[in-house]
Amino acid sequence: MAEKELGGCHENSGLIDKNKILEANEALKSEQDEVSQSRNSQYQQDLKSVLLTSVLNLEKLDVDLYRGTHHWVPRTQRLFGGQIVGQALVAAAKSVSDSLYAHSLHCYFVRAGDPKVPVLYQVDRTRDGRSFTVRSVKAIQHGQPILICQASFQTLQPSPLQHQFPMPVVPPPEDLLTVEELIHHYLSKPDLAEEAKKGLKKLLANEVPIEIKPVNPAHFYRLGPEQPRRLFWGRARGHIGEGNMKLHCCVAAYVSDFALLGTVLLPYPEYRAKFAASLDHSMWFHSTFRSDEWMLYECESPWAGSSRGLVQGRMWRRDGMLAASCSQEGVLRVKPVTEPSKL
Ligand SMILES: CC(C)(COP(=O)(O)OP(=O)(O)OC[C@H]1O[C@@H](n2cnc3c(N)ncnc32)[C@H](O)[C@@H]1OP(=O)(O)O)[C@@H](O)C(=O)NCCC(=O)NCCSC(=O)CCCC(=O)O
Repeated sequence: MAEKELGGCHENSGLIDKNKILEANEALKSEQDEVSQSRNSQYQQDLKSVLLTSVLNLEKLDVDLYRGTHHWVPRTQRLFGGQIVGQALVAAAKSVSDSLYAHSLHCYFVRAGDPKVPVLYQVDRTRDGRSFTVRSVKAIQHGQPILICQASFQTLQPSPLQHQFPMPVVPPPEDLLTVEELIHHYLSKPDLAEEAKKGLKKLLANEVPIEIKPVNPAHFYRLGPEQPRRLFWGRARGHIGEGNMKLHCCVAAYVSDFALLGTVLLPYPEYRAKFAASLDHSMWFHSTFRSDEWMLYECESPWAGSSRGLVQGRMWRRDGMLAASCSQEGVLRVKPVTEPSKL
């Protein structure tokens, strides 16, 4: 049965002028062709995703007890929330049968993760039902929980009820530049402030295991006051392959925390975060997908107040199917920006 689309509030809200974006990207593209070609050939002969071989490849210590290590640590020097959520889901998934699929998870980040030591994941088999199976996972460092997570799995079941919002209309990933290509472009600007240059070079040195193509770079880099909404194409770097749907959900959980909370700051270019951390993270998986293939990530923040911001995300397969949704609340304490960005 064909999926029914719910129209209305999410159809082209006028935030994205497709022609302008295409023009801007075309100009950047010609400057960056060489870099782009060498990168493309690098990705073509790629390599298993590091998410598969390392980040989400937990070591079993005992029954329902696993150890996870880190690959990429953000500048904040606290563990990346997406990594902890992704690893917690891997641990939960190891205790359920192959016939079950992850359909949702709900997490609280209760302490900052320490990048100097591994994380232990302790799984509690909360309930095995006929259709639904629930697991509780505690992520532990220094003897204390840093994350608590409930994950639920379901057998595949048919349903006459099927609908989804329509996917936003945006340029395809082939017409857009990667974050690294954009940074090279900004670095080539002669009037770029030394401080900004340093920051960009640090970003470039990061080995983030996901590839990102912002739909509108100005939104991505907060170059002006914007609606609290941004879109980017994302996929795991390297090859994961078909099959293991639970693993693709774990990778999507990893990706889902990337750049999500920053959406709250888009209307406020006059402020920058002096403290930002996600408080909780929930996710729902809707259809099968490949996390090593491009998916459109639509992030929006419907509310901010009381030093907190709420963000919601939708991940779209490029054929228009809604693959996953997520919600997160984060704490954001800001300070005024002294110098405007010269990107
Ligand atoms: C959320 C907290 C910090 C809450 O703990 P808490 O003890 O209640 O902490 P807190 O009082 O909020 O202090 C935190 C910080 O806020 C400051 N603060 C507190 N009150 C004020 C105020 N009135 N004015 C100005 N500043 C204030 C405090 O001094 C703390 O700052 P400090 O750590 O001392 O620099 C804690 O539970 C925690 O750390 N949880 C883990 C959060 C986490 O690690 N989440 C995952 C990582 S974040 C992420 O992955 C997003 C990535 C985004 C991306 O890269 O795209």
